[in-house]
Amino acid sequence: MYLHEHYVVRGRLCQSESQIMSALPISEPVSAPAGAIITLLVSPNGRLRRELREKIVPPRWMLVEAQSGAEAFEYLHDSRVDLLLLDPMLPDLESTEFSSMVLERFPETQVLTLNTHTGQLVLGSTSPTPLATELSSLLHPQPSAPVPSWPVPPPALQSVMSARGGPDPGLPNVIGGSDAMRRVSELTRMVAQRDTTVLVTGESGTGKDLIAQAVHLLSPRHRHPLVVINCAAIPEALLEAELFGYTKGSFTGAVQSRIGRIHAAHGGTLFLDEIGDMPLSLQSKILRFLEQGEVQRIGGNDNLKVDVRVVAATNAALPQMVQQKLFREDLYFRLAIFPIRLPPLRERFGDVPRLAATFLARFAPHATLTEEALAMLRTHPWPGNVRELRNVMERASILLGNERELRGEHVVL
Ligand SMILES: Nc1ncnc2c1ncn2[C@@H]1O[C@H](COP(=O)(O)OP(=O)(O)OP(=O)(O)O)[C@@H](O)[C@H]1O
Repeated sequence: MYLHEHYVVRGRLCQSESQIMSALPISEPVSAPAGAIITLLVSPNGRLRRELREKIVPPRWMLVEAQSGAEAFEYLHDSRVDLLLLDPMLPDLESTEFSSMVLERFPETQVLTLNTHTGQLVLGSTSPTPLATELSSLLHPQPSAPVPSWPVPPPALQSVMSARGGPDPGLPNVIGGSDAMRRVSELTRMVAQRDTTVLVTGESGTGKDLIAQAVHLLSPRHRHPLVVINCAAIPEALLEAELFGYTKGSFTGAVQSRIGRIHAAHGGTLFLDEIGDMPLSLQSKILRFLEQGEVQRIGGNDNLKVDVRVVAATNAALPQMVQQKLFREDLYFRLAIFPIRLPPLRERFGDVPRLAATFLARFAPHATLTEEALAMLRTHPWPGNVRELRNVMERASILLGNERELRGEHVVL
């Protein structure tokens, strides 16, 4: 098909679509005739891109393509985009995270998700805009009513509790009616509404992850991403790139640009688990991000503004680490604006029966706990805390087989 007007792509005059497509590497800014709707298609799926390329044609439409969220993000930074068509299966980012990030940062860009599951292209939007409707009828010549479904993030946590041991009304998925846990629940609820940084402390297995998730779920940010990064699990050399992202070519192996996890949490919450393992060399960069709300990608010069709430957790004694100069004092004070300490299970034995019943209901729904087994569970010191109790109940459910009563002999401590 030949175009009525010409287009300049990377300094080349193009008069046909094929010329444009060959001149246009993915993510290259394009100059379009006045009035053209610049549509950025983000999909790793070559077949889908080809299919749409045949339908979304000039002069009304100007299609540019990206294969990943990071490429699309770069393009958006450099050029105007009127419409972003999103494949939910991105290779590098959760599409829901990506779409909320785009909506926040580029409010002038409309985002539409392509439903590719059925092989059909279905546009979804709760309130179809004129552009969405126009594109929908272009893609589906017999116009059908647009399917009302924005990519709403799935509930971050599904309740795993059975009728025998439902979650405590205090916090989602957190069992604990003891005074100590009620206090934790109160503090969590209080702080969740704010953007305050939270530091969750406690021994391993006490439920710090669950509290961090509850802070996010109960906050006004709950529809945005909760991005988790375990600082102990990622080698020091990779952690900076993972957190802050990098630009193409900034180091060997950086074959394409990537945004970091901090950026991916835009609008939502970043959970820095095992913060005590954050290398000293990175701590000042984290502090700068917390103080200024900005990140700089490795190899990049721009400071990118991000709106991210931080929850950190640790089982390390950070004040001692500060004294030993293993953790920056200024970062410690910045993180510990609102500390929540999770008591070890031995300080809340009252929670043991309900926790045990909940885990039993999960692993052996047909069985009940005998007094004998419960007495054993009540008196154990639980050095591994709730995680240990969970594991004991899982093991017991295997030893139990088809029996209906969980007795002392099934409890291996
Ligand atoms: N109050 C609770 N109610 C229900 N389940 C719990 C509770 N506390 C902990 N758990 C369960 O115990 C296990 C360990 O919890 P979690 O991972 O949150 O602990 P943690 O303190 O973050 O441990 P670590 O420091 O090792 O990361 C998980 O399976 C979690 O679901």
